[in-house]
Parts: sequence; C-alpha cells; structure tokens
Amino acid sequence: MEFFVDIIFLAALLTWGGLCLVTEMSTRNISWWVKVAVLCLYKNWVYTEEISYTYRDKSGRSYHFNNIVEQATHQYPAVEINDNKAPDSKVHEIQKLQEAQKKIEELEKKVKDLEKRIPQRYPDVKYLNYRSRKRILITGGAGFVGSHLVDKLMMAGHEVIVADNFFTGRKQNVEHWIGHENFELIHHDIVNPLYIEVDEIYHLASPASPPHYMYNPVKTIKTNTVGTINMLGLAKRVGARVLIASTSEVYGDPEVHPQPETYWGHVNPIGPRACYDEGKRVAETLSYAYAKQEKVDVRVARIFNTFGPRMHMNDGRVVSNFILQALRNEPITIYGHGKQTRSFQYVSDLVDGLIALMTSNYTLPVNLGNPTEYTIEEFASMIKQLVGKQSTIRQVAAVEDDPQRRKPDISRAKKYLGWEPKVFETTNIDKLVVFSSNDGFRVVVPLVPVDWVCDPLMMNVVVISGGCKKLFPVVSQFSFIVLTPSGF
Ligand SMILES: O=c1ccn([C@@H]2O[C@H](COP(=O)(O)OP(=O)(O)O[C@H]3OC[C@@H](O)[C@H](O)[C@H]3O)[C@@H](O)[C@H]2O)c(=O)[nH]1
Repeated sequence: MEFFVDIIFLAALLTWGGLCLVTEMSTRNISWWVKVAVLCLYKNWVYTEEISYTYRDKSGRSYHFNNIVEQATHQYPAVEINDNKAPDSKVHEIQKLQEAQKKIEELEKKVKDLEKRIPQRYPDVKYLNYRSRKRILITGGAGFVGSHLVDKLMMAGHEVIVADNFFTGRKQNVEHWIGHENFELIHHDIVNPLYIEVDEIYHLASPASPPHYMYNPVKTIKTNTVGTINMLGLAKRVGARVLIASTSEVYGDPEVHPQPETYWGHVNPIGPRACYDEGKRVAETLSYAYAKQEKVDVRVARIFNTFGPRMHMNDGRVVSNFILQALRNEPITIYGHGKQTRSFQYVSDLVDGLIALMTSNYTLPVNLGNPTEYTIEEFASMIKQLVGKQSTIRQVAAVEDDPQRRKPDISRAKKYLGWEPKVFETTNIDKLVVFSSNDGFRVVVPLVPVDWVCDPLMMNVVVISGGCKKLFPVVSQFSFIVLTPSGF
C-alpha cells in the first residue's frame, strides 16, 4: 500500500518537474526535484528488502510476508515453517509471533471470563455515618461461615476487611464484593502477624471439617494458637473487640447432655481430633488470659454443626456428603452404627448469633446451635427421602473419637443475646434442601426460608417446588438452599 502511495507521489513530482521545465525554471530547482524522486524510490526499495520476502513450502505453494503480525499469522497459521527458502531467523521470529498471538488470544478470553464474573452492580448497602460505621476484620472471611458474615456486615454498611489464606476459603465466596469501596480482601495467613487498624475482629480462620483439620494437624494447631495470639495481640494494640470462633468440639465426646457452657468437656488430648478440639480450647484459654491480663475485650462463640449455601461439595462433613451421595445415587455412608447424634443450624442463624454476641456485653462463652437433634441414621434417611433417589444406606467403619451425642443448651444465648435459631424451628421432613451445580439444576430437596432464598446476593439457582420454577441468585458453584414449601 505504502509503495503505491509513493508511486503516486513520485508521479506527481515528475509532472511538477516537467511543468517547471516547460515554464523555464532554473536547472537547480529541477535537480532538487529529481533528488527527492530518487530518495522516494530508494526508501521503497530498502523498506521492501527489509520486511518482505517470499518462500515456498513443501507442497510448492509460495508465501509472501509483510512485517505485520496478523498478516503473517493469517497467511501461515501452521507452525511448521521449516522451509529452507525462508531464513532461519525469520522462521523463528514468525513462530514466536504466532505463539505470542495465541497467548494474547488466550489471555483476552480469560480477561473476558473474569470480567463476566465481576458483578456490574453491588448489592445496595446501607449508608452509615462515620460514627456508626466500623472497620471490621474477619479472619477466614472467604470461608463458608465467614463469607455469610461478610455479606451481613457489608449490607449493614460497615467496612469489612477479609484476611484468608484460602486453604479452605474460596475467592468466589466473596467475589461479589471485590472492588466495593467498603471491602478489602487480603491474602494472609494469620499465623503471621497482621498490622492494620480495626474496631472489631471476628476471628474465624481455621479449617473446620474433620478431614480438613486432620489433613495437617500441626498447621491446625498453629492456626488456632499462634494465629489466635496474633489476633488477640492486634486487638490489644488497636483496642478492638475480638470474637473468637470456638466450637462444640471443645466438649469432646460429652458425658453431659445437652451441653451447657459450664460443662468442661471430655476430650482425648492425643486423639486425631485433638489438633482442632485442643486447639480451640487453647484459643479460649488465650482469650480469657488476654482479657484478664491485657484487658482485651473478648467474646467467645461455641459453634455447633452448621450448614448452608457455599458449603463446598467436597467439604467432607455429613450434610454435603449425604446430599452429594444421594444425588449421585451412590450409597449414603454412615460412619459406625449411625446412632450418634448431631443438631444442625442454618448458617443465617449462626451469623445472626455471632453479630448478637459481638454487640452484646456478655463476655463468657456462648453456645450457638440448633437444639433439634437427629441420629445420623435418621438424617441419612431424611436426605435420601428428600433427594428422592434410590441410594442405599451403607454402614462403614466408625471414625476414631467421634462424639456420640451432641446438642446445644442455648439458654445462655436466649437469655443474654435474645437469640435462638429461626430456621428449622418447626423442623421436620417437609422442609426442602435445594442443591445446585454449575451444570444446571440438579434436584430440589429441602431446607431455607423463602426470604433467604430471595436474598439479593444469591445468583443463578433454580428452585423448583410444587411445580413452580424460579431462578435465584447464588454465588458459589455448589450450594445448598433450604426453603419451606409454603414459600411457593
Ligand atoms: O459421610 C459422613 C460424614 C460424617 N458422618 C458422621 O456424621 C457426624 C457428623 O460429622 P461431621 O463430619 O459433619 O461433623 P462433626 O460433628 O464430627 O464435627 C463438626 O463439629 C462441629 C464443628 O465445630 C465442625 O464443623 C466439625 O468439627 C459424625 O458422627 C460423623 O461420623 C457420617 O456418618 N458420614
């Protein structure tokens, strides 16, 4: 193209030169025009020589290349440019360009995919003035429980900082907040100190599912001891109130039933669960030592079995295991005889309880759980029936030190926090759990109140109940939703 432009330009010059001759201009002027014309021709010649060449491939087809990446890639897409007609350096250069082009295309696709995942609009958060708005750190905020707490506190208008090492937490759980002016996500392992300024700390960081916390017991102990010291130290330095997420596992295999907070527990200090049980017990001990000695304002929540959306399908705990097995028509595996009991609370209830405890003046440990108790055998039958598939129920070897009975005494929470679970209060089998997966709607089973299902933060879950089909939002790829049939 450039060559033709120059030719036209040259023709114009020559015409002008001729006109000059005709109009008797000086020979000095004419020689100047001739020099310009020669320079133009020379430039075209050098340019062509430097960036274009032709060669033939094995089939005899010839190719002409210009110095344009797209054109070269388009003309010669195959990477086998080993023809000896083309200079090696050029072949190499083209191969590199083609590879670069390919990588650029891949990256562009990835950027587009990522852009699609960033919500265009954030949920409407409440406006709080600077007096009421708090800076709140949530360790483990990208985890199952932590991410729901993030949602609640963000919606209430606070500034939320999440610190997570992503061992069991996932960025998808909080991705709907990324970029929001009130939100910050820090990839940080709290085994290392964290230097920030905050008003409140919810210290939730720790693997909680038995297979996860047993996977690296030393790390579990470090997280619950060194990590807790770091958080209590931070609370002391900045004068923040800190809530420690403890567990019903501090009661071990309990000899008192149901378990009140005054019960000291029955824990095997050298068993496979000890890394978590004893880790949390030390975390509690540290909390009250800091409270007494350093005047740190502490709250301790003893959390009982919890389930809900964003519980990962590979979480390994009983709710996700049973639902997944039932959905796949695989045998539902009961560890041991199945007579051991648990009570399950829905995650929104737990989040309400954590916030109520943080805002209360009550400083002793508080049980947060749902007192409705099931044997694991009953729970397996319930899931099987709700999923409506043909799974069998199979007993496998019992797990070591598995607590045999567990049910919270929640009188303290009721009395001091005015809290009790709302979901499941009329628990029975007619509640529905909805399970969704990335590859579309799988099955409708039981369990969440409809106002929860309509939560604006949830995306793309299809809920079918009583012949009625609705599309609801869910953030994670695999989620459980629980709803009452009356909600439809
Ligand atoms: O596939 C399974 C999974 C679990 N189970 C049984 O179901 C019961 C519950 O087991 P989970 O793994 O869900 O959880 P656990 O109650 O043992 O521990 C939990 O306690 C409360 C929290 O602090 C923690 O989330 C976790 O430690 C156990 O008796 C277990 O043996 C099965 O029978 N089959």
